[in-house]
Amino acid sequence: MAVFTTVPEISAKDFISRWPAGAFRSITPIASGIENTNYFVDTDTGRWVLTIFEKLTDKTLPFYLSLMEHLGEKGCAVARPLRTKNGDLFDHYDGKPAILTNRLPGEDGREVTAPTCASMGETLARMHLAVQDFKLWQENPRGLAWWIETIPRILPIVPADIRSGLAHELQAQIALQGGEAWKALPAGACHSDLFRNNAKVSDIGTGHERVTGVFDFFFAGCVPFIYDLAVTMNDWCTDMKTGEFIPEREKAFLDAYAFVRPLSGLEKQMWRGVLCAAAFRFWVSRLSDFYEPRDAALLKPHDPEEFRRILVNRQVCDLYWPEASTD
Ligand SMILES: Nc1ncnc2c1ncn2[C@@H]1O[C@H](COP(=O)(O)OP(=O)(O)OP(=O)(O)O)[C@@H](O)[C@H]1O
Ligand SMILES: N[C@@H](CCO)C(=O)O
Repeated sequence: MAVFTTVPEISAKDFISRWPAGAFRSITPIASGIENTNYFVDTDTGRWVLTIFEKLTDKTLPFYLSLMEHLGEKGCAVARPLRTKNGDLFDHYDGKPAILTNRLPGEDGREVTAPTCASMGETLARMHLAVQDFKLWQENPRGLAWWIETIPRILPIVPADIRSGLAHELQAQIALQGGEAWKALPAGACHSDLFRNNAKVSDIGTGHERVTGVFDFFFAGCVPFIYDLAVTMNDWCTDMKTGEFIPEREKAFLDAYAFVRPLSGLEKQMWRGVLCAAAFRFWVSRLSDFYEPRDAALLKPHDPEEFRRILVNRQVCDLYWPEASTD
């Protein structure tokens, strides 16, 4: 259920006329998604996506929307907010912020192959190159500061047998992220939640699958680029039943990424710790969603165990690294 705010046809026609998107034809609810209200909007210029934000506010949106616009201007395959006729990045429906974005072609990226991973790797590297001149800054909303605040709160309510693992990895990450090497990693504004359900893929089943675009930037923040790479690969390249990387996906993803944005010796040295950080982020957020749900109506928690398994695997597994690096 993804329609929390109902937009009747009659108000849609008036509301959509605030954007230079052409003459309104119809509006259709989108059934998936759990955070925001999403509709397809058809006009005489094509199909658009209307998103009405149920939680994000006027204050928090500009970073995310400016990032999407910046990436779009640089030619990256992303959902891009259309500015209103007044030149604004968003308007309001029923008092809630709302945007209109281009509708990305393709299908859900849930079933992936090595070619899909190669395409995602290339797309991600292009996004990382494109933000090098992006001026806005925002801390990772689910980064170390959030873990330090959240873990003491959830520790007494999570199963006893995972408490020491949580506390141990938090200490390891405080040491890692407080160090000079972490701070020296190339960094910038990143999606930071680029799971398969936040991308569209075309040519499925042909062996030449291609990512047509990514969306849902609403956990974006400024992080090391290889942290974003680790978040994305931990989802796209993993066998979720075991937590292990699927070797052909891991290699395809990293080779394609490094071909566009060569990786450095420092990034290689930090890779295992960063993969653990990326796994830990979702273990902690899923535990928090599961054991201290904020709004049961809006949140269907994902399985925290998947990311505990990934973390345990990344702490010790053999890791592939592309041959050529910049130093
Ligand atoms: N720009 C877009 N182009 C095509 N489809 C889109 C676009 N934006 C959203 N969608 C579709 O709408 C669905 C819901 O969007 P999204 O995943 O952002 O929902 P949400 O509720 O905001 O977030 P969550 O991922 O937390 O559930 C997606 O699965 C996708 O199919
Ligand atoms: N992608 C996240 C949900 C949104 O941050 C997860 O699967 O836990």
